[in-house]
Amino acid sequence: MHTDFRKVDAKLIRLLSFVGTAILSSFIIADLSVLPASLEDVYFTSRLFVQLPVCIIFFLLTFMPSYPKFHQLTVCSVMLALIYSNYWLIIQCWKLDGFAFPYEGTIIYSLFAIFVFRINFISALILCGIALAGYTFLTFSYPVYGASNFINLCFVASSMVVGLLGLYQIDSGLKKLRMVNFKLTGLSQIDQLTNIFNRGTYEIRFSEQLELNKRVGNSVCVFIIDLDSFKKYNDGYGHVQGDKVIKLQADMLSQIFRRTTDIVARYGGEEFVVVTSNNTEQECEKLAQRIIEQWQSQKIPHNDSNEQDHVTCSVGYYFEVVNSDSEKELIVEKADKALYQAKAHGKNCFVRYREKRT
Ligand SMILES: Nc1nc2c(ncn2[C@@H]2O[C@H](COP(=O)(O)OP(=O)(O)OP(=O)(O)O)[C@@H](O)[C@H]2O)c(=O)[nH]1
Repeated sequence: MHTDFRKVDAKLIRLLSFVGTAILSSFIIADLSVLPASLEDVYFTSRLFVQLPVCIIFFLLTFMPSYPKFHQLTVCSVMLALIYSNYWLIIQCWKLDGFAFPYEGTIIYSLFAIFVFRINFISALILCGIALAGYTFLTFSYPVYGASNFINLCFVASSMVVGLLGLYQIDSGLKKLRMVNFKLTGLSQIDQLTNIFNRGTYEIRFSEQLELNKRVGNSVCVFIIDLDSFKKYNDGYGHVQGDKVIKLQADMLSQIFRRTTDIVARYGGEEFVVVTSNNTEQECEKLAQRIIEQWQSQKIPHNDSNEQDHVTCSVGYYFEVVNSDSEKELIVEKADKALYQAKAHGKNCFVRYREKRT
């Protein structure tokens, strides 16, 4: 149910790192059209001997099975290597030829890390902090952009703040969405009165369980439980009290059937269904017996009942060693027939469906 919205998909990261490298490479053409020939050496040193190998290493790292664990650290390190090699290039261009090499790469690398590689807020904060520290050093040590030096620093800093605020907004929005999604999933699977599975969830889980049992040849047992003379109970004690009895039945079933593979669900109204796997026939009989006994020990008054002076239930169940021909609908139909027989035999009892001998 918990899906991490920042789950690292190494394949996607690989593709994005490829796209990033392609964008970076395309800049080479644009850069060379404005760069004086005297600076081509330092330019190629920065691009071909630092940035390109860093991108290739990044691309290769994404093939490592443990890559997702180190995604944050890798992206931050790669981006800082790209950003600082750019700073080095800016300084060299200015020192060698007084050429003001564009500073905007710092912003693009940082925003790429934040919004494309989806690093988390703390990593983004550290990345932006270290990148900005370098740029501040550059600004105050080398007057590369003359009068625009300080404005450029402000521009870099504010772009990073915008990136961080954007990331924060997206993350908190996604967190809220995830929580709502989690609640909605719960609401759609759980019966609101009894807090056990609803019919829809039972249908899905039973189908899955049956398929699993088919593979291993386990047994399956379906119990259908129905409160006796419940219409009269509601009429006599009121619906609110009736709801409490329904809740109690759900709680009692959850106490009896505790295995993680057990499916306890409200089938509808005052009817419940339980699916258990891998029990013996004897165990199933004992379980049915316990369902009946629990009401006998509760002794909740029901003076309008024709059977007992307290609330009771009837149980129909069907046990089958699952094989490839087993069908969910047939299994339930048989358990339902057994319930019908239990009602016909005077209620407050359990009946197992048995195949008629031919
Ligand atoms: N309080 C309450 N009553 C419910 C709920 N769902 C169904 N019921 C009532 O359960 C009663 C079921 O009545 P019937 O199906 O006639 O069955 P019964 O009176 O239990 O008779 P037998 O099953 O033959 O013992 C109806 O009166 C429904 O209104 C619920 O969520 N809360």
